Amino acid sequence: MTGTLPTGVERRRFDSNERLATRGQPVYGEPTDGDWRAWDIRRSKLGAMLDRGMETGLSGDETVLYLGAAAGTTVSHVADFAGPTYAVEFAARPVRDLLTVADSRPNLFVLLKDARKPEAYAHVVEPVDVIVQDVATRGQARVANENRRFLKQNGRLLAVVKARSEDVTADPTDVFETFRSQLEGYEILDTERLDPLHDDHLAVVARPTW
Ligand SMILES: C[S@@+](CC[C@H](N)C(=O)[O-])C[C@H]1O[C@@H](n2cnc3c(N)ncnc32)[C@H](O)[C@@H]1O
Repeated sequence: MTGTLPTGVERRRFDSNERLATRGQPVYGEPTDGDWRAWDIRRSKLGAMLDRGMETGLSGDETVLYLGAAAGTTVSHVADFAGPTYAVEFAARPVRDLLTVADSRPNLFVLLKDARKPEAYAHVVEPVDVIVQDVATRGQARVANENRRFLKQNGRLLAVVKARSEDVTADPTDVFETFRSQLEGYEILDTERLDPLHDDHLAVVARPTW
């Protein structure tokens, strides 16, 4: 399947290599060319999904709820092409860097919150077109289920499931099957393993069923 890149994401040449890129202030030492900054798909699972041509449903300008923003490697690129972008991260240390990333991105709103407790940010987050989830923690299906409330009817969940975060000893295939069975109120549209760029990670595209 060949997915379309959202407006604001392009394949461009950096040092004679073609790479995904967005326009914005550099964040993690990535190569730049004028306003454009390379999107390192080895450091970004959403980048890997787009690079592989997964049909994410992203077209650009969407309102996004990003769960597990860390220091902003991926969410910085999302905020470069999307509309209002709410970045949820519960660890205080990366949030300090994330706030710096948001300085040059007025559409990026940083929330130092626990994605398992969406009621703590429900008063701030408006209905969104897309949830991007990369929490790498136990209970990844529960996080997706709890945050479904924010998705518009035609919205998309773009989740990356890290097998080892659920159970280091289990076969990743079993962990992914359990994730699918625990997902509630979603129809899964596509899944793809992200190996070898991201070992034992499953990318999931789903839409809410109401
Ligand atoms: C794999 S890292 C995310 C990397 C990031 N998505 C990127 O590509 O730039 C997972 C992050 O999720 C955060 N996290 C884990 N559980 C969380 C929770 N319940 N609420 C909010 N953040 C959480 C971790 O602190 C960590 O920063």
